Amino acid sequence: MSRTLVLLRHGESEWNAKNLFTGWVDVALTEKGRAEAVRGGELLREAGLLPDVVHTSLQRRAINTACLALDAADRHWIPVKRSWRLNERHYGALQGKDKAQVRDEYGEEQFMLWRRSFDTPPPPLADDSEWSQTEDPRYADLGDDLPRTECLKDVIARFLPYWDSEIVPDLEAGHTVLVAAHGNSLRALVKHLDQISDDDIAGLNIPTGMPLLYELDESMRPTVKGGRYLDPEAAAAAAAAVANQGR
Ligand SMILES: O=C(O)[C@@H](CO)OP(=O)(O)O
Repeated sequence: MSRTLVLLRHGESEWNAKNLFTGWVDVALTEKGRAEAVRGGELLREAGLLPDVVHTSLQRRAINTACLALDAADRHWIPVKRSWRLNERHYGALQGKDKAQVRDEYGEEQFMLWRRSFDTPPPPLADDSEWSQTEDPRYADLGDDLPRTECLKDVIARFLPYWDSEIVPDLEAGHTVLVAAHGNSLRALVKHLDQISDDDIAGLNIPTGMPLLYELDESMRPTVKGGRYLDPEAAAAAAAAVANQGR
């Protein structure tokens, strides 16, 4: 039985375009991002990869990317499941800040620690910040689970329970599963799937709007390490652009 998983980072968001740390701030897709999402869906259709179920975060850039991609693949009608556990990494007090300015102010080493280290979270976001989610009704039930900052290790800790309880059962049922999420929540999942070390994960960047295909064995391990981008050349160029943000 095939266990087919497709990962899709949302298309370019308004804050990707402005080079701002985004995290849990619920920004919209740009026109380019919407086009990327449609192209992602066309790639799925051309590859004959037709999702049976989609999992998304609670953030509009992922939700709308999934809608646009599935519409382009003529799969707009499939069941959808959403969870905060697929949200982008909470970027703490960096949310809303310009990446290049943060790098200039704190230096390359601290910038990269906050941005890509495994276990160094940025300083927490104050609850009275305009970029706080404490009053956001979609997170009203989270209580103490509502993050004020996260490192990648924290994202893995909140993502994996959802992977085990919601996504793995869909894969075991033989469904082709689409996960529409975010740069760092997908880095968390890829680290788990490919068993990437805490150090090496710093070098992994996931491009916007590029479907990444994994076929999984009965132990939910990839049959091909790293999976396969449906458009590998475009994905490599776009991942390099993500790596260079802030420069
Ligand atoms: O700002 C963010 O939330 C993320 C994704 O856009 O940025 P980065 O790639 O720097 O982790």
